Amino acid sequence: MHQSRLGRQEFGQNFLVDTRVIDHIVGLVAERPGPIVEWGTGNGALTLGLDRLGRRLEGIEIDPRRVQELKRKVGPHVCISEGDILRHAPPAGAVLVSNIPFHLTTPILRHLLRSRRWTDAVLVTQWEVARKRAGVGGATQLTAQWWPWYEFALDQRIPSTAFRPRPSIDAGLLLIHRRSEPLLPEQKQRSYQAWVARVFSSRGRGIVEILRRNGVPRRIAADLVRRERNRPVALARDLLAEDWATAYRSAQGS
Ligand SMILES: C[S@@+](CC[C@H](N)C(=O)[O-])C[C@H]1O[C@@H](n2cnc3c(N)ncnc32)[C@H](O)[C@@H]1O
Repeated sequence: MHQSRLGRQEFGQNFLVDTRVIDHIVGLVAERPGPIVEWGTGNGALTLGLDRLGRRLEGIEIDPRRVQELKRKVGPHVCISEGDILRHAPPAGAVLVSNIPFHLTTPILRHLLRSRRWTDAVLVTQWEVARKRAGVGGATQLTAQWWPWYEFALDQRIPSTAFRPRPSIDAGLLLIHRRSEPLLPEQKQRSYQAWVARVFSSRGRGIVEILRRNGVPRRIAADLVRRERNRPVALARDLLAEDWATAYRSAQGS
């Protein structure tokens, strides 16, 4: 008992118990083709639902006791392995599913975005993380840095009552899709991401001045702001994916 409590905290084990939420997540995965990968299978709350889809499924879990228990419950097309999410590379075209251990949210998201082969991700994160990553109420630097290659969307809020033990805050469902036609070429990724970081840390009176200071011609910066008539664009966080790509290209002189 004492051991399992320790494991629960240490590994961020807040298991999903709300069957409506589980069915909804399974439904989202069913709509997305490709082999399924689940990071952090735990006691199988999601895995057993996903198993019913009859598709190839690879699960990764760090807690050896949970791995052994779950292996006995799943079908032949499901492979559960003991391992670390942060060392796992999802296969080509995969749909990645995870109720992310909250204490590893940022390293897991970074690892996921840097992995190059999967296509879709269906993720349970803290509510604020899901909102911010999806760019609701303004994009963060991390979202802007990956937007040319991924689309982010907020699906829904998940109340804390859907988990055991119950966390102190609600969660959210974050959907990520790798763009089949990226807005910028892969070779530009490092240069673009460094440039976005500079824009976010620049001072200036409004976004036009900030973009100008980072190499964007005034005419193009003003044009980006004017284009969004229905949506005030005052700060870096107000720019959308296409705006970022256009601004970067113009700052590079292309
Ligand atoms: C929030 S629970 C989700 C469990 C289950 N999928 C569910 O939805 O009920 C996160 C799971 O990730 C596992 N975990 C934590 N850190 C991990 C890591 N670095 N690598 C693999 N699994 C990890 C935990 O042991 C736990 O089972």
